[in-house]
Amino acid sequence: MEHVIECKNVHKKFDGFQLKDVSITIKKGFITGFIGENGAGKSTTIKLMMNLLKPDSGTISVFGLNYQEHEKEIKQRIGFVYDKNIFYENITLAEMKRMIKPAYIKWDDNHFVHYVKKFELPLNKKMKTFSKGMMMKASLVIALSHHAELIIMDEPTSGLDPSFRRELLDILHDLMQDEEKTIFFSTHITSDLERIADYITYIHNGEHIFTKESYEIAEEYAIVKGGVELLDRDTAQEFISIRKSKHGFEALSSNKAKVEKQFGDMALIEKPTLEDIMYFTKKGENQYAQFTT
Ligand SMILES: Nc1ncnc2c1ncn2[C@@H]1O[C@H](COP(=O)(O)OP(=O)(O)OP(=O)(O)O)[C@@H](O)[C@H]1O
Repeated sequence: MEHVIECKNVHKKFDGFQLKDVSITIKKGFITGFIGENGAGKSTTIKLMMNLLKPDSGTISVFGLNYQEHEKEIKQRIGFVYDKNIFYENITLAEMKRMIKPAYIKWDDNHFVHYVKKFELPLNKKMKTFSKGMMMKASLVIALSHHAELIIMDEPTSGLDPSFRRELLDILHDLMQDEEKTIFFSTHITSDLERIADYITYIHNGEHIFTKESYEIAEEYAIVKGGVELLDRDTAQEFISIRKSKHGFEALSSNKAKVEKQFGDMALIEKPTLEDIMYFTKKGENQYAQFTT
C-alpha cells in the first residue's frame, strides 16, 4: 500500500518538550485521525509534515519526495486547512480566488464554483464577516480547487457547533467517495473519528503510540471491569493502567485475547472508546499498571 506521508525517526526539541523518535506512515486513499492530549505534539508534527518546522533529526517525505529538493511540487499537491484564519480578512472569497489561483498549476475554476455553491459560501462578502465554520469551508474550497491529493487539517472541527461539525464530516466522507484523496486531521473530538476515520494515529507526550486501522483497535484493546479480588500482581501486569473504586476496578488492556482468556466470565470485557484509550494511557504514563498489595 502506498504511503503519502512518511516520518522516520523524527526528533524535535523545544524548551520543555520533545518529539521523540517519531515514525509515522500515512496511507494513501484513507482518512487518518490524529489524536493526543493537549501538548502531546500534534500541531508540531503537522508543522513538520508541512515543512513549517524543520526536524532536529530524522526524515520526512511526502508523496515519496523530500522537502529539500521538491518543496514546490509537494506544496502544489497538499491542501492545508488550518484552524486559524490564514486569509486576508478584508477581501471577499472571489478576490481571494483571484489572488491564490496563479500560485497553483492545477487550479480549477469549475471546482471552485462547484464547492462554493455546495458549501453555500457567499462570494462577495468580506471574509472578516465569516464564521469559524465558514472560514473552515472556505479553506477547504481552496484546497479542493487546486486538486490537492492530500488534505491536512489541524483541528478542523474545534469550535464548531454539532450540526456544523456533522456537516463538515459528511463533506469529508463524500470527498472520499468521489475523489481519490488522503485526509489527515487532528482533533480532540474522538467521537468524530469513530464516525469517519479509517486509521487512527495516536501520540502521547511526544511519542508515537500507534497508527492502526480503526477495526484493529477494537480487536486489540479491551476495557475490563470487575471486582478488585480479581487483581493480583500477575493479572495487574496485563493492564496499561487500572482505575479502582469501591465498587471494583476498570482497566485497559492492549491484549484483548489474553484478558478474555484470563478473566473469562468473571469480568465484563468491553470495547474501549478512543477516549478510554487516551485516558488510561495517560494515567499509566508508560509504566506497568500500578498494583499495590
Ligand atoms: N515554537 C515553539 N517553541 C517552543 N515550544 C513550543 C513551540 N511550539 C510548540 N511548543 C511546545 O510543544 C508542546 C507541544 O505543542 P503542540 O502544539 O504540538 O501540541 P498539540 O498536541 O497540538 O496540543 P493542543 O491539542 O493543545 O493543540 C507544547 O508544550 C508547546 O508549548
